[in-house]
Amino acid sequence: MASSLPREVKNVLVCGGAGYIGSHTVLELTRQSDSTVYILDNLSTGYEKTIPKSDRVVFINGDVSDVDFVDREVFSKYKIDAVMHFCALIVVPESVTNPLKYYDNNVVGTLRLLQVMQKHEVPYFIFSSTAAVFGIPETSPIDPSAATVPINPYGETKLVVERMLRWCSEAYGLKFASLRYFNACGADKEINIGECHKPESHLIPIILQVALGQRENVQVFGDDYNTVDGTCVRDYIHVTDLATAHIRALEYLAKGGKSDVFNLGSGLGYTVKEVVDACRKVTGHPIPAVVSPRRGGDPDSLVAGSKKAEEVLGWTRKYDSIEKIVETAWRWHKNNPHGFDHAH
Ligand SMILES: NC(=O)c1ccc[n+]([C@@H]2O[C@H](COP(=O)([O-])OP(=O)(O)OC[C@H]3O[C@@H](n4cnc5c(N)ncnc54)[C@H](O)[C@@H]3O)[C@@H](O)[C@H]2O)c1
Ligand SMILES: O=c1ccn([C@@H]2O[C@H](COP(=O)(O)OP(=O)(O)O[C@H]3O[C@H](CO)[C@H](O)[C@H](O)[C@H]3O)[C@@H](O)[C@H]2O)c(=O)[nH]1
Repeated sequence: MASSLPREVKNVLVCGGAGYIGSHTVLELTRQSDSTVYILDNLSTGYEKTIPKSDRVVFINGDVSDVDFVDREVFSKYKIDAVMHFCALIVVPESVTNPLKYYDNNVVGTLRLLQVMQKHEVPYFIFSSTAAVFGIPETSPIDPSAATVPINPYGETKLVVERMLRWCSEAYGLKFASLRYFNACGADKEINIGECHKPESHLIPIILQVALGQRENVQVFGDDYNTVDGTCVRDYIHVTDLATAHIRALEYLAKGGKSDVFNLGSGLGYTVKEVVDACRKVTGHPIPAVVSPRRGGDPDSLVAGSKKAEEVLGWTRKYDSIEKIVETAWRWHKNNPHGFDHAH
C-alpha cells in the first residue's frame, strides 16, 4: 500500500518490537508504510515468533542499554530515521517491590538509547507512555494536560522519561511524541499474534483463560469503588488502534508537528463486571467471577480524553466496542492457548 509516512522516513527502528504492542506496530508499519522496519529487542518478555517474515523487517537481538552494541549494530549499520520505543518492564506490583530494576530498564535504558540517537542525529522519537502517569486522576475523562502524580514506580519511570524528552527537545531539537496508552487489549484480526505476558496480570487475558478452562474463575479486585457497579472502570483500547496512532504520530512529527504528549483511549469506560459480561457473551462460557479484596494502587476510574490525538494527529479508531475487541483477543487465545510457546 502507498506509504502514509513522508518519503524521507525510510528506516524505522522499533525497540521492543517483539513485545505485545510493539509487534502489532511492526505489523501495521509493514501494512501502512513503505518503510523498512528494524526491530531491536532482547526477548526478555518478547517473542521472536511475532516477527513478520519480510524483506522489509530486520531483527536485531540486543539490549537498548548496551550503548556500544546499539551504536555498532544498529545506528552505525543502518541510517535510522525514526525510533519507536516500546521497551519497558511493565508489572506495577514488581515496580513497587523492586523500583531500582524499573529505573534501570525504563529510565537508564531509554537514556542510553537517546544518547546513541543523539550521536547519530536521529530526529524523531515515539515513546510508549501510560495512563499510570496520572496516578489517581481528579477528572474524567482525563485530559493530557491533567496533573501527573504517579502512585507507583512504574508510572514514575514513564513520567521521568516524558520529562527527559522535553528537555532533549529543547536542547537538541529532538522531536518526540509521548503516547499515553490506557488499557491495551485485543489482537490482530488476521495474523497470529496477540497478548502474551508471563505471568499474565491483565484482565482480559485472565478472563479468557477461564473460558479456556485454564483457571476456575476470575477474581474481581474490589466491588466497593465509586463506580456504577462498584468495580473499577477502565478504558480498553485495541492494540491495532494503538499501533496506528504511532504511525500517525510519526507522520505528524515528520511533517513539522511540534513535540507533544497525547492520551490514547476509546473515551469509553467499562467496569470489570462489564468486561466479564462481554467475555461471557463472546465466548459463550459462564466465566465464574469471585469478588476479592482490592488490589493495591487501583484508581476507581481511568478514562482517556483522546480528542487531542484525534484532532492533532488525525487518529481514528477501528474498534469501538468492548465485544469487538474481545472477539479478536478470543480468536488469538483459542488458537494459542499456551501463548507463543506452541505457536507456529
Ligand atoms: N500493555 C499495556 O496495557 C500498556 C499500557 C500502557 C503502556 N504500556 C507500555 O507499552 C510498552 C509495551 O508494552 P507491552 O504490553 O507490549 O509489553 P511487552 O513486555 O510485551 O513488550 C516489551 C518489549 O520490550 C522488550 N524489552 C524490554 N526491555 C528491553 C531492553 N532493555 N532492551 C531490549 N528489549 C527490551 C521485551 O523483550 C518486549 O519484547 C511498554 O513500554 C509499556 O510500559 C503498555
Ligand atoms: O484478575 C484481575 C485482573 C485485573 N482486574 C482489574 O481489572 C482492571 C484492569 O486491570 P489490568 O491489570 O488489566 O490493567 P491496569 O488498569 O491495572 O493497568 C494497565 O494500564 C495501566 C494504564 O492505565 C498501565 O499502563 C499498565 O501497564 C497496564 O497494565 C483493574 O481494575 C484491575 O483491578 C481484576 O479485577 N482481576
